[in-house]
Amino acid sequence: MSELPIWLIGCGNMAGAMLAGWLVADEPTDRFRIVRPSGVPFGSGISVQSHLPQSGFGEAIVQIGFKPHMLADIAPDMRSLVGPETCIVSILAGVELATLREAFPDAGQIVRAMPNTPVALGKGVVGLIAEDEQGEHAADVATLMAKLGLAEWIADERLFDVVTALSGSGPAFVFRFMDALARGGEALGLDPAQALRMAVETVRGAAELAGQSDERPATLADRVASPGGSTRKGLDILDDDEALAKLVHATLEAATSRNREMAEEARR
Ligand SMILES: NC(=O)c1ccc[n+]([C@@H]2O[C@H](COP(=O)([O-])OP(=O)(O)OC[C@H]3O[C@@H](n4cnc5c(N)ncnc54)[C@H](O)[C@@H]3O)[C@@H](O)[C@H]2O)c1
Ligand code: PRO
Repeated sequence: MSELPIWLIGCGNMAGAMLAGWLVADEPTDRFRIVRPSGVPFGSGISVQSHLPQSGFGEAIVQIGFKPHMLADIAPDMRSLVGPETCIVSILAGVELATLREAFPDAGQIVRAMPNTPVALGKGVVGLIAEDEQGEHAADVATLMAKLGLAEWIADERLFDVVTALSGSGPAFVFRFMDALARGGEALGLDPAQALRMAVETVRGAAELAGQSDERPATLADRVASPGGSTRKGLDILDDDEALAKLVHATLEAATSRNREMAEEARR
């Protein structure tokens, strides 16, 4: 395992969740150097500075984690610090490898990583695509991301916006479903706090069961629905004219299309 230093240029919600996950996985704190304008400390042993360093990054993994539209402003200040031994990792939604290469022409390797917030617990999903998957530092990045949960190489960059919608945004969609489950129970008379507790644990248990099972979720759903019983009546509502499937498809389409717009905005 390489012990390359890891710079986090921009460390808000998402990069902060990744760093929390790496610390849970016992990565040494002295590997990490945060640059964020606020200079707000992260935790014991983690170096935080409010400005970019004076000298170059050298051989390091440099992860950029600011908002996609900031790339054009921030990259010029970083450019002289990035050399052929530097690996740039971008978690910016939408922003394509070609745009990143224009922003960092001297970088050795460029990798896009698309994490989600459960990485903070080591239970996230990280989509990956590299300029050169067999090239320098790609395996180091994959090893690092695998400490955060499921890390998957994506073969075609055109699908990266779909990955961003499915697993990057996915927790938000699942949280909405949890809320809806709880509010449904509440509307039918349950105590709100109790309904929320039970909804969250139901989703947690169902996710673990689905994760450990060889069966598809559709089969597991059928096992819950006893013939002639009450679950089928509920599933009939979700399945009527594929109501839930259509809603989720439209949700992913909308998120994917915004990722494509952000890619376009970053190209300008
Ligand atoms: N939130 C998510 O679930 C999620 C998931 C996957 C990818 N992303 C991507 O992560 C990125 C950050 O999203 P977020 O939700 O963490 O946003 P955020 O606003 O919480 O974090 C942005 C960070 O950028 C920093 N920043 C601003 N100006 C900077 C500068 N000049 N130099 C260095 N750092 C600067 C901010 O201080 C902050 O730490 C986005 O590009 C987004 O597409 C987010
Ligand atoms: N959060 C980012 C956004 O909302 C991308 C995936 C999750 O833009």
